[in-house]
Amino acid sequence: MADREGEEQAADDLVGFDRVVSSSADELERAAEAALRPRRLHEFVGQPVVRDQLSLVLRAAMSRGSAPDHVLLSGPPGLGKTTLAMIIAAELGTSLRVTSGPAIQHAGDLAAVLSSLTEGEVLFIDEIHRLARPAEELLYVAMEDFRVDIIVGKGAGASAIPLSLPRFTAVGATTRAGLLPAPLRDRFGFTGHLEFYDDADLEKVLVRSAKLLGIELEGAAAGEIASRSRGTPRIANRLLRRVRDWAEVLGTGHLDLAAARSALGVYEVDERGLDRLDRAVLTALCTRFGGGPVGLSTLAVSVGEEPETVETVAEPFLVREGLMARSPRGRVATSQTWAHLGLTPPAAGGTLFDVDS
Ligand SMILES: Nc1ncnc2c1ncn2[C@@H]1O[C@H](COP(=O)(O)OP(=O)(O)OP(=O)(O)O)[C@@H](O)[C@H]1O
Repeated sequence: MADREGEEQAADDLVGFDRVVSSSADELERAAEAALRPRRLHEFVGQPVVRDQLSLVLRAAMSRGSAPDHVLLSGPPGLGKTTLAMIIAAELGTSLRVTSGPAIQHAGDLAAVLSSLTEGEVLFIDEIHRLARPAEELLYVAMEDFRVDIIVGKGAGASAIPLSLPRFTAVGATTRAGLLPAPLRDRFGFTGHLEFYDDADLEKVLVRSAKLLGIELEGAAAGEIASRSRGTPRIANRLLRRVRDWAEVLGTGHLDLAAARSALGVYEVDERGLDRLDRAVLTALCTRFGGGPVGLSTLAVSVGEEPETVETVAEPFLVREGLMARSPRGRVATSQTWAHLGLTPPAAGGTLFDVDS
């Protein structure tokens, strides 16, 4: 648990690092995002499997006139979990109550939220994997029996007064479904896993966002932005806003391919969506360590970053893209790494470097 929180804290701290390709968002950015969120399921781009399954769950519940099963949404940040939770409430014609694992410090906080729900409401619990254990246990009972036990008194004289709850639908969101305890996972009748988006779907996200923002976006520019967005609508929308800034300040105001390329060049986002940190890590791996294997700490020091930063911010995307591999002896470059950097790999042979992790 401590490690898990440490990692997330490290990732949260990095919001201040101001990466235009970060998949997380701060409060200011979330406000900008609100205007771009699809409101109904038919507006939600991509994720056909989750969308179709969810549509079925909702339609069946509506035709029965009852609240649907609880829904768990998992997947990396920025892929649309919060958006889907809002859509679920909108499709059901009910209101959405929002909380999050870290916001609930004590079981009593959750009891207060639960006991104020009204019939049929949707309760969205973001980062549900970060709920404290007592709150988690309270949630099991609430989800299964629609009841909370209010503890009155302390010690031996304490007693539990059961309080029945209206039928509600819990929607949990997590970036780490694997860390959710099985008893909690099992209480969700439907689990949807969101995948990274392909470029064609990201283009659709961009075209939709441009329309909402009143931007004229050329098809080729949409394609260019999509291909640099790391499979993530949040990043696509952010890059669109940055390209618009560039076009308004330095360009003609028109968002064409040249404007997209120039703007993304200014923000140092390359054609595969790598930014300065990603490239610094890969360049160090190849030029200083002959392509590895090299330990995470050594690699991080060589680019002047904390190991957590490299591990949680740069590495997941680089590994997913096949631009870096993890081996028991450390991080290694792949043939794609050398090609992407335009470097020639050394002739086959051993490595000169020690590995520290
Ligand atoms: N399928 C989609 N179609 C259109 N826009 C989308 C889609 N998915 C996400 N977006 C846009 O991306 C932004 C981020 O989405 P959202 O906040 O739902 O992600 P999330 O998975 O909840 O992220 P986090 O885990 O960081 O909370 C939203 O502003 C939304 O407009």
